[in-house]
Amino acid sequence: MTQNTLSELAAVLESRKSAAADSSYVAKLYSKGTDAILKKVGEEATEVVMAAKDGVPEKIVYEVADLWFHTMVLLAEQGLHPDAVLEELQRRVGTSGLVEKASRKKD
Ligand SMILES: N=c1c2ncn([C@@H]3O[C@H](COP(=O)(O)OP(=O)(O)OP(=O)(O)O)[C@@H](O)[C@H]3O)c2ncn1[C@@H]1O[C@H](COP(=O)(O)O)[C@@H](O)[C@H]1O
Repeated sequence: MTQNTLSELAAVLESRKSAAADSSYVAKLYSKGTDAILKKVGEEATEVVMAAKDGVPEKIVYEVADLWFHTMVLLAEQGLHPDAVLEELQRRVGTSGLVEKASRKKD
């Protein structure tokens, strides 16, 4: 998944906000509200854990794609673009996790 893929998907997710609930999976999920989206994120995270425990690479990729997709739906529903997450990750590139941890304590 490249940054373009994320942006393309974000645009589709945005467009689903004005779609009828019965016309698409994402529109239906939006119509169920934030808790339903959070539930899917939790379920998909669990499926990633199970796939990793099974140790089948294709399964891990498939389940991580499901997890990323549902976190993208959550970002869209919260009015956020995936670029904000990419920027945050970029900010951390080259810094040690220990430095990051120390800076969080000040927040
Ligand atoms: N990338 C995805 C994507 N990944 C996973 N899914 C759906 O997410 C669900 C995964 O949940 P589960 O594995 O729990 O399967 P399920 O039992 O069918 O899920 P539930 O009905 O219980 O929620 C499945 O229904 C998948 O079809 C996705 N649905 C849509 N997209 C993208 O979102 C775009 C918009 O989708 P629509 O809103 O359907 O047009 C599409 O063009 C795709 O690019």
